[in-house]
Order: sequence, then C-alpha cells, then structure tokens
Amino acid sequence: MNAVIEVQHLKKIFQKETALQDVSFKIQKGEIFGFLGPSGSGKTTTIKILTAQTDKTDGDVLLFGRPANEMKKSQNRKRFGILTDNSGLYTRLSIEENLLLYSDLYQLSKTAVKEALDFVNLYTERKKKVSQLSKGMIQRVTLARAIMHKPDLLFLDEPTSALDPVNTQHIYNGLRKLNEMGTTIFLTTHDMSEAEILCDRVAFLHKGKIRAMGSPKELKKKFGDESITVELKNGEVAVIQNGSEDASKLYEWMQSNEVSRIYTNEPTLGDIFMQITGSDLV
Ligand SMILES: Nc1ncnc2c1ncn2[C@@H]1O[C@H](COP(=O)(O)OP(=O)(O)OP(=O)(O)O)[C@@H](O)[C@H]1O
Repeated sequence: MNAVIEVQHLKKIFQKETALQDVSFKIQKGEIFGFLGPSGSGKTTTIKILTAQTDKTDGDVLLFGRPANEMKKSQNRKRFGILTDNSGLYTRLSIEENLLLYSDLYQLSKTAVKEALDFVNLYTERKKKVSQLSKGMIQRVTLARAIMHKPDLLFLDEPTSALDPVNTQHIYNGLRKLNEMGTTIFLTTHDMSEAEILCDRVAFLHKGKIRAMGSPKELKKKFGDESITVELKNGEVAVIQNGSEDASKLYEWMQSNEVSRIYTNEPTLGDIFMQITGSDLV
C-alpha cells in the first residue's frame, strides 16, 4: 500500500501551549480522510505542518515518502492543492482573472479554468471582482484554485464552512469525482455530517491528541450498543437489545401486527465524539 501521508509522534508547541501531542496516522492513496475536532483542537496546525507552512516541534512527517518540507520545492508544488481561510486572491481582479493568473503559473490550459469554475458553480459569475464577493463565493474561488491543477493530494481546511446547502452539495459531488480520478483528500471539519458523507476514515482530534480513528462504520460499530427501538401501535416504545430473548419478543409483536415503527439506535459521529471526549464538536 502506498502511504501518501505518514505522520509519526508529531508534536507542536507554540510558546508555552502544546497544540499537538503524539499525533500519528497514515493516509493511503485514494482515501478521503477527515480530521474532526472542535475549535482549537489542532486541525489547522496539522494542515500547516503537513503543507510546510509551520515547523513541527518533534516527530516525523512524510508526504509521498519524503519529508514534508520538501514540498516547498517548485517541482513538488504541483502535486498538492490547499484550501485554507487565507484566500490570497487579488481583490481588484475578477474571479476568472485570478484563476487565469494561476493557470499561467502552472501552465494549465484555458479548459482548466472553465472546469474549475464549473466545479465550484461560479462560471456565470466569473466576471465579478473578488472585492464584491460574499464569504462563501471567496471560499469557492479558493477551492477552484486548489483543485485546478488536479493535484495528487488535496488539503481542505473546513471546505464548506461558509457555503449554503446547495453549493455544499455541489462541492461534495465535485470532490467525490476528483477523488474517483485519483486525488487523495485530507480535510478538516467540525461538521460531523460532512465527515460522514465524504470520508472513508476519520480521526477525532481533541486538545491536540487523536482520541479515535477508523471508518465511520467501524466507529459506529465499536461505540454503538446495537439496540433497536420499536414503537408499538398502542403507543408503547421499547428499546430492545440484539439478542435471542429480545428477538423473540420482536417476532411476537410483528406476528400480532402490533409494530408501528422500528429503527436502529446507531450513534452519529457527534455522539461518539461526545462519548469519548466528553465534549461537543462545535
Ligand atoms: N501561531 C500561533 N501561536 C500561538 N498559538 C497558536 C498559534 N496557532 C495556533 N495556536 C494554538 O494552537 C491550538 C490549536 O489551534 P488550531 O488553529 O490548530 O485549531 P483548530 O482545530 O484548527 O481550530 P479552528 O477550528 O478554530 O480553526 C489553539 O489552542 C491555538 O490557540
């Protein structure tokens, strides 16, 4: 298996504050990996270290098998794309002009600009100046720029935090397509439904430490109690466990046509986070 990102015992101390402590994880080629944590848990610091914008205090960080700071070299820059809240766009230029500048820098075709504009649903608004854009539109332009060169690895720091539901869905579809074409995606979010919809695996980050890691399905299995809620037609509600005695009770109710509704009590990722850390994701 090819690890695109390999982090071992990563530590980051800012002055006196420990932002990351003994963080270790591996991301394989083609994965969508989510770093989930509340504000201040260390998500952005991790992205900044992985993309060589901040130095680590200790530990090993490899990207494509090479130390992360080698990604600064111009021949490696094309291999990844980054979306952070620091847009770095030219505000007096239009959306399209900004993307054209970038496409020149990376020697991309004009088609790449059109494709990127479609990706973020901004083609019809491409002539608008960046100074006139809403926060959500700026986030979409920055995303267009991050994906335009179809990088091998994409870092997304809270990619849909400023978007409305329609654009969020549009971006999810685009990210899935990009991933199907081979882009590995590392994203941070405190939106658990986003992680559940997009990610193959997630890590829960809390106070700079990874507290759990796995696919959403594995985590739900590990931390769920496998109980089922049964609502009966007489208004009674019963929570039954997955076992032979309870199964026969359910069978009886069903045979006598007493059941009105039945559902599993699967925890959400947010419930699991709360169970492990005792705090909310927001
Ligand atoms: N440049 C810095 N100097 C000092 N402390 C910092 C610096 N950058 C981050 N920190 C601290 O490190 C911790 C982790 O911050 P980080 O920005 O990585 O969190 P985050 O999970 O990305 O939060 P958010 O979701 O709010 O962006 C916080 O306690 C923060 O105050």
